Amino acid sequence: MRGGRHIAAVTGASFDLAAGQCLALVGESGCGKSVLASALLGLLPGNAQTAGTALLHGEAAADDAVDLLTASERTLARTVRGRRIGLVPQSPAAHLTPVRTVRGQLAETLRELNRTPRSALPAAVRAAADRAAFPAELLDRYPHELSGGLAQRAATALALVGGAPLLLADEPTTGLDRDLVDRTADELRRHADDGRALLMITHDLAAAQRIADRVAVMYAGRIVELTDAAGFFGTPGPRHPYARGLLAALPERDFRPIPGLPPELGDLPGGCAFAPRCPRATDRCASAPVLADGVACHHAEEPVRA
Ligand SMILES: Nc1ncnc2c1ncn2[C@@H]1O[C@H](COP(=O)(O)OP(=O)(O)OP(=O)(O)O)[C@@H](O)[C@H]1O
Ligand code: NI
Repeated sequence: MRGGRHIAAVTGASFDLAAGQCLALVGESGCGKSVLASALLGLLPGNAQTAGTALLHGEAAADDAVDLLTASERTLARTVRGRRIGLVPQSPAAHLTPVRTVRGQLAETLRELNRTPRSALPAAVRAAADRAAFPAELLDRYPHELSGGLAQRAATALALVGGAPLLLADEPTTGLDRDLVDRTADELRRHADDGRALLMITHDLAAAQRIADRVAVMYAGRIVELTDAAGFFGTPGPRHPYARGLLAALPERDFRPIPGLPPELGDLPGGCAFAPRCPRATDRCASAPVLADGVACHHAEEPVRA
């Protein structure tokens, strides 16, 4: 940033995601979810720095793995984006081509990724739109003529077209009514059930609960809990105090917000970033806990205070 300031948008994130699985990445606004997704697609701004590895394996041998963090722009553009990794972007309006109708964009994507023959295009376009509940009668609209929810559906339809082995869906249910949320989530789940992988970034814990196999909770740029969805949403529940707070804040649960605000990522405390808001914090939290056995907290195993 200007003045030599750094923002640690994502720190030490480590996870794997297998074919056939859905991992939900959840956390408050600004915690680094989209930056993580952008890093995997080589779409970070030019001033961003990355370290580490992000291996994308192919279906066959391990030797066709690509390190997404070091791959060339050429490789990413030609073989990764759209083909090996599909993206439902967080701001679909900004990603849709402004001068082409939804029909035109779907047709082009079908031709490019699936080699759909011209004669089969009209039906294929309608089928692709239908998968994301995009109304057939609005296919001739341009992106600026779409509401947020419709743009979202168009972007989801486009992302599903290629059947990419990994789908990154960044807030794919924003702006949709509850029944459409469920329908969209189920369609994304089907993508995973077809033997592909789905990384779903979402604020919507109900949608995550509906379709995720595993959950990763991010706080202030770090994954603080990574665990099976069934145990997370059911019994025994989350183990990290922040994750417990996220669930407790839901209207259908306690409806009790976590007090305080997340820290500035440009000015993170030395120890556990959640400590200032944490009911369990002690002196031990002055050192940053590492993710071990699925949770990054010095007090994860202690009984919860009422
Ligand atoms: N291009 C950028 N330049 C500077 N800071 C950025 C940039 N992009 C993201 N950030 C910062 O990185 C942090 C993480 O942002 P990110 O968009 O990943 O959050 P998020 O978890 O996706 O939140 P939301 O739920 O609001 O989409 C934020 O604090 C944001 O201000
Ligand atoms: Ni985001």
